[in-house]
Amino acid sequence: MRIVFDLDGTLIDSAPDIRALANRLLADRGCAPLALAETHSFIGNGAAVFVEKMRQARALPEREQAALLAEFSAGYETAVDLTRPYPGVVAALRALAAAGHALGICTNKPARPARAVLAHLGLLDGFATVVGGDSAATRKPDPAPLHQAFAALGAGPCLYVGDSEVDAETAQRAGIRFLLFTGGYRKSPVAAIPHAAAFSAFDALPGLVGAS
Ligand SMILES: O=C(O)COP(=O)(O)O
Ligand SMILES: [Mg+2]
Repeated sequence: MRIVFDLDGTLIDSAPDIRALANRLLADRGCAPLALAETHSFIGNGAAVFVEKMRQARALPEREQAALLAEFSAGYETAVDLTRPYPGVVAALRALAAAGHALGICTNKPARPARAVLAHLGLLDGFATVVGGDSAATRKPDPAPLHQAFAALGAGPCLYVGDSEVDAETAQRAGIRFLLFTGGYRKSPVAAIPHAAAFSAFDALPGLVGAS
C-alpha cells in the first residue's frame, strides 16, 4: 500500500519550535508572545498563513507581512531542537516499512524545513517523497500536492494520515481514504472531521493499516 503522512501535528509535535521562532519575531517588535494553544491554532495552512494569523493576532500592520514572512522563512530550517515525534511514531513507521508499504509526506510546511526537521530526527530516509507547501502550484486542501505524493510512490491502494480539517478536506477532494490522528492540532471535534478511522496513539496505526 502507498501511505502518505501529514507532518506538523501528525508525525511530529513541531509547535514548540514554530512558537519559539514566531516569538523571536514578535519580541523584536515589542509584541506579546504566542501561547502554545494559539500557535497550534495557526498551523496547518502553510507558512504564509501562519505568519498572517500571528501578525493579525498582534495587530501588526499588513505592510509588515513580507518582512515577517522573510524572517520566519529564514529561521524555519534550523527551528528543529524542540520538535519531537509523537510517541510510537518511530516504531510505527518502522513496522509499516518492514511490512512493505511505500511511505511519503504531504505537508503544507515548505519542503526545505520539512526535510530539515525529518533529517534532524533521523526520519527522512524512511520517506520516498516529501511534498511541501511550496512543492506544487497549489497547497492543501487542494488535492494536487496529495496526488503528487502518491504518484511518486508508484502503484497500489492509497491511504492518507493527518491531524487536521485541512487534511480531511484534501483527502476527500482527492478521493483518498483518510485516517485521523486525534492528538495533533485539529480545531474541531473528531466527529466533525470526515475520516475512515481515527486513532489517538501511533501503536494502533499498523493494525488500522492492516485492516484497510
Ligand atoms: O501549516 C504548516 O506549515 C504545516 O502544517 P501541516 O504539516 O500540518 O500541513
Ligand atoms: Mg498537520
